This record gives sequence, structure tokens and C-alpha cells, in this order.
Amino acid sequence: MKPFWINVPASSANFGPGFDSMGLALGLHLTLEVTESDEWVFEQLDSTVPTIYYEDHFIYKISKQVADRHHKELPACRVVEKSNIPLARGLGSSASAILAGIEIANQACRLGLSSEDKLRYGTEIEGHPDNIAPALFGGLVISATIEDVIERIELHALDIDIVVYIPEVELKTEASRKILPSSYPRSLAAAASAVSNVVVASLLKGDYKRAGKMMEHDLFHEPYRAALIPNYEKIRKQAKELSAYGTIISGAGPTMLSIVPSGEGQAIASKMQEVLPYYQVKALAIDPTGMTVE
Ligand SMILES: Nc1ncnc2c1ncn2[C@@H]1O[C@H](COP(=O)(O)OP(=O)(O)OP(=O)(O)O)[C@@H](O)[C@H]1O
Ligand SMILES: N[C@@H](CCO)C(=O)O
Repeated sequence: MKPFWINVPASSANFGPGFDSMGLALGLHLTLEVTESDEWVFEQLDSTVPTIYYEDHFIYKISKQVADRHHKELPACRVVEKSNIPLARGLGSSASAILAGIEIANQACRLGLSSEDKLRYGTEIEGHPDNIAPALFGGLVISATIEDVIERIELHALDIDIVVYIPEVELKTEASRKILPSSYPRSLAAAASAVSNVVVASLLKGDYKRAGKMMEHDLFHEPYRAALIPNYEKIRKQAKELSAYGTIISGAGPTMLSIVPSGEGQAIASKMQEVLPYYQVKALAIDPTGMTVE
């Protein structure tokens, strides 16, 4: 087996009202260098991920699961891992790790998986495509799962900057999903879908002001999660005063994300950092390509 390198971006799911459906690929990355070896070993370089025995490593477990699914023996590999995606902060760390695990199995066992296969496997494992799809394809991806088929539209021409506010605390997706209702009355579901429809239509027209305004009116998850997110109202208000189009919870939180006018991301991030001294406030590029393998 020839050595290979996997690079997977972070992602921000939901993008306001697109619960479990929309997600944006972001310029933070998980990179893995994989070589054949006598035994399995995961080595962390400047990583946000702690060193873990290989059988307990999330990425190994995914690779093994995919190899087993194809009735293949997974050869032992040495994996050197580097990541600047913070764990359990709403920036899609689990989706990037799942895709990396799928790709290790794909390369090491020569499975010949297509992008659609990777999307399907990743979505089955994660439970929804909103992080997996952008991490795989880049840009903003809007997806719907109809029976076993995932329909998706990629938007790659968004003329906006992104600012993220990453607090020190973690929030596991599982915990953040538990507080959501298990069903919604028809009137609420219709109103929530209407908001989402207007956001997508505004993005397609390049009307970012309206998109940002409507993104702040999600009814599917933000009203329930707001109490779990430190400084939720303060961040929305301060960002708006600095001319952000709109500010939302990134994925399941606790990170928040603003879409802001193109070219203003860095300046807004610097000012917001003063307001939020204990946060990592970053202006991030939108990742245009998604996962790459060399
Ligand atoms: N590179 C990695 N290596 C090993 N495990 C990882 C890696 N990235 C994520 N994980 C696992 O995924 C967990 C975080 O997943 P979780 O779904 O809670 O949050 P997230 O994916 O960062 O956020 P969100 O889904 O809201 O965007 C970590 O606690 C860890 O168990
Ligand atoms: N759509 C998911 C994203 C996090 O995995 C949620 O909001 O729970």
C-alpha cells in the first residue's frame, strides 16, 4: 500500500433553520498521513485530539466497520493525525473523523468507493447529512434523505465572510439533541420550513441581508438550545451592531457563527474578540473543495 494523505474540513451544520439538512464547509482541517505498518498506531501532532489506544480510537472503529461491511481485512496502518478542529463545539469534528475513517478503509482495502457511497455511509453513521455532505464536497450543501437516497445541492458561490465564536466549554451533540422536541405541531413545522425556504432563496439571489435576518428566526432548534449556549443573546446583538448579516448556533453548539459582508470578517472578528476575551474568535474561509486524498 502506498502512503496517502487525507484532508477533511470542519463544517457548520443547520445554517440557521436548515436543521439536519444544511451545512457549510469551513477552513479548519483534520489531516491524516497513513502508511502501512506492522501494527496499528495513531500518533497526534499538535492535535486537538488526545492520544488513544487504537482499538478505542473513533477513526479506527469507523474504518473497521467499513472494512467489515465489505468483508475485507483492514491492514495495520500508522496514522499521523493533525487537527485544528475543536472537538464537541459544533464544528463537525465527528463528521470529519467519520469521513477520514471511511477513506482509510477505502484506500487500505481498495474498496473503490464513490463520493455517493461515502456520503451514504457517513450519513448512516452520523444520522444526518448536514455535516458529512459539506465536509465531503465543500461549500454550502443542502441535502434531503428520501428513503435511502440523499438528494443534494451544492452552493459554491457565496459572497460572504464567516466569523465563529468558539467558547472553552464542550457540548456533545447527543446532549444538545436530547433537549429538542420529538415532534412539532403542523403550524410550527410549516412556519419553520417557511423560514428555511426564504433563507435558501435569499442565498440563491445573493440577498445576504435577508438571508442573515431570516437565519436568526429558526424555529426547529435554536429556541430550545439558546439556554445551553453561553452569551447567546450578547453575541447576536454585538455582531449585529458590527454589521453582521446574521448570527446562529453552529451545529449543535456551543460555537456561534455569523455571516458577515465579504471583506469584513477579519475586522469584525478582531472587535468581537475584545468583547469575548475567553473565546477563540476566528474569521474563517469557506472550504471550497471538501475532503481530498493524495
Ligand atoms: N479527530 C478525531 N479523532 C477521534 N475522535 C474524534 C475526532 N473528532 C471527533 N471525534 C469524536 O467525536 C466527538 C465529538 O462529536 P460531537 O458530534 O459531539 O461534536 P462535533 O461533531 O464536534 O459537533 P457538531 O456535530 O455539533 O458539529 C468527540 O468527543 C470524539 O469522541
Ligand atoms: N443537525 C445536527 C448537527 C450536529 O450534529 C444537530 O443540530 O443536532
